[in-house]
Amino acid sequence: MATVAAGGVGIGVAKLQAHSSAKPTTPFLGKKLRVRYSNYESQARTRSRANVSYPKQLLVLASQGGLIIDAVRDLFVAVGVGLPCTVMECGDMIYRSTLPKPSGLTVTVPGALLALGTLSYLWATPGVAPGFFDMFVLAFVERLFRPTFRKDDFVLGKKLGEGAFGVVYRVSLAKKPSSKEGDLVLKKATEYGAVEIWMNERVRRACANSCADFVYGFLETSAKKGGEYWLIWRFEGADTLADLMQSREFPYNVETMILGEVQDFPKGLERENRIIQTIMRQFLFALDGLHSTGIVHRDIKPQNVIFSEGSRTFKIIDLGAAADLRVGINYIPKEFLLDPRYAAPEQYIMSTQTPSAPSAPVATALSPVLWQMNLPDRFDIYSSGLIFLQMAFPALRSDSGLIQFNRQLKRCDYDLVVWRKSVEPRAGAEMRRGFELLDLDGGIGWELLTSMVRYKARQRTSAKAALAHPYFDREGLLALSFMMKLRLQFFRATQQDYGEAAKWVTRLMAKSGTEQDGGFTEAQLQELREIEPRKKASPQRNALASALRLQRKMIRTLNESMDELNQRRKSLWWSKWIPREE
Ligand SMILES: Nc1ncnc2c1ncn2[C@@H]1O[C@H](COP(=O)(O)OP(=O)(O)OP(=O)(O)O)[C@@H](O)[C@H]1O
Repeated sequence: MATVAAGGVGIGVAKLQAHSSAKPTTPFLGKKLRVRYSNYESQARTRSRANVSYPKQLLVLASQGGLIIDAVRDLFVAVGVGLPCTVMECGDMIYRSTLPKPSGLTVTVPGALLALGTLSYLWATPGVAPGFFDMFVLAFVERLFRPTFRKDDFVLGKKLGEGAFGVVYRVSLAKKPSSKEGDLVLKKATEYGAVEIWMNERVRRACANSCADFVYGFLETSAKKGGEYWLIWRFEGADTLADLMQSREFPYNVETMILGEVQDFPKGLERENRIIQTIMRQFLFALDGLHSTGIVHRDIKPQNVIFSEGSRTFKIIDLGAAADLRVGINYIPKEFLLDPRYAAPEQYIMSTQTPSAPSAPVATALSPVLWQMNLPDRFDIYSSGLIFLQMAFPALRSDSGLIQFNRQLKRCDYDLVVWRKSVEPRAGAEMRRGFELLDLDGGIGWELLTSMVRYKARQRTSAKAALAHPYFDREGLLALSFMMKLRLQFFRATQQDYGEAAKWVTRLMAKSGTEQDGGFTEAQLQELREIEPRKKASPQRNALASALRLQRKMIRTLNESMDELNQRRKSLWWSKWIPREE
């Protein structure tokens, strides 16, 4: 082996010398590369002599000028035409082994960071990567295996409800006489049925326990009624949270349902607080499931929270107004879908600057950015905060009570603390009891409530953060561990209004500012504030403002009309997923 190697070196050097004397080597090639180059070159020459028969005239020309053959040779060598060394005996194995080896996968710090960043982006809420898997794998597999139904498979029972967009019946299966009568629920829905089928199927695959158990949905077309969507769920139970809250026994009536038996403890605030905590925990858990998969419900109210007798938990129903932010479905609903009693003050879940939903692939790719920019889930959090309030204050459980509260809160600029200051001094016994309940354990319930009902969506807590709030720790604030207290501090820090914090820093700067120590003095800050021009109300200004407002309104209306038109086109791609009755 050593002899062969030595021979190989000898041949290589000889070739190098011979070649370098005949033709100057390419300047940028290193010594080793030159050796290799020379070997390939000689092979190419041998090969061309042996296998390729050039026309005689060309060879004559080449030998005269020497240029064309050089060019042809260079071309051949440059593109590496020829058999690999493993086939041809090149005899330059030693030199090849001294060449830098082609590196495999090398992990570098920036590379690892980039990969980590990409993965985090793809998995960030609402989840581009899980969405891809859901749509192209799970949905497809589910379609192959799930049972399908037709209109004639159902026997209609009692009517459960009738909304603006559909009628709900209790039904049973015609072909299954053994099945319990009315173990299913059917909704015959109009235009929003398609959205509801999409959302329910998404939920069934992503977070089945969050919502009522969806069975099947299809489009039924008849000459008389035209298109009608049929949606089937399992019958979850007879009571919604609204029904349960109307009872004078609330929240004790729920305690029996959750635990299955009457408790032996004396009735009182502590016990009521525990029950409300459990309801809120179960409900926020369901809501978090929806939000984590990129669905915003937009119609959260006690009427749409049902008690599931099977699982003894609260679940969410009625996804007709929901938006799927992962693919941009139902991005802007018609405003009348929102229930004004529970709607957050912003009305829209996405910025009105971007009213149009991007096309599905773009919406999917941008979904983590759009989610973080708009935090659309906070719309549902506001409504959830109102449900929490209704559970604490019986006076707010009626429609008129809630409407009056909404007016008061609006007058207080949606600041619950200001509202409390205004109503508490003249509050009746029932209202004071509500405040007492929220003030238990050092006011931890009140703190959670105020972090949910806020004017600015960005300042509201998320469902996940709310679930991690110490309000849901059974032992209460006094028994909190060190880590829990730390978590509470962290929660408070994230809930701060940083606009206020900026003002506070400015004030601090003013206090510390002196001629010697630097910083701004109060007088300097005053000057800075006054640099901002004072706004004077004049007839011209007012006219200009009105004209601008009118212009903005016209642009918005135009945009929305365009959206309406586009929406029809865009809606086609996903409504094809909805089965039709043959
Ligand atoms: N899975 C279910 N199990 C038991 N009852 C249900 C189920 N789904 C719906 N219901 C009952 O049907 C009623 C109406 O349902 P839903 O809210 O979905 O219909 P809707 O037409 O959108 O009504 P609305 O417009 O009033 O919101 C509910 O209040 C509830 O009582």
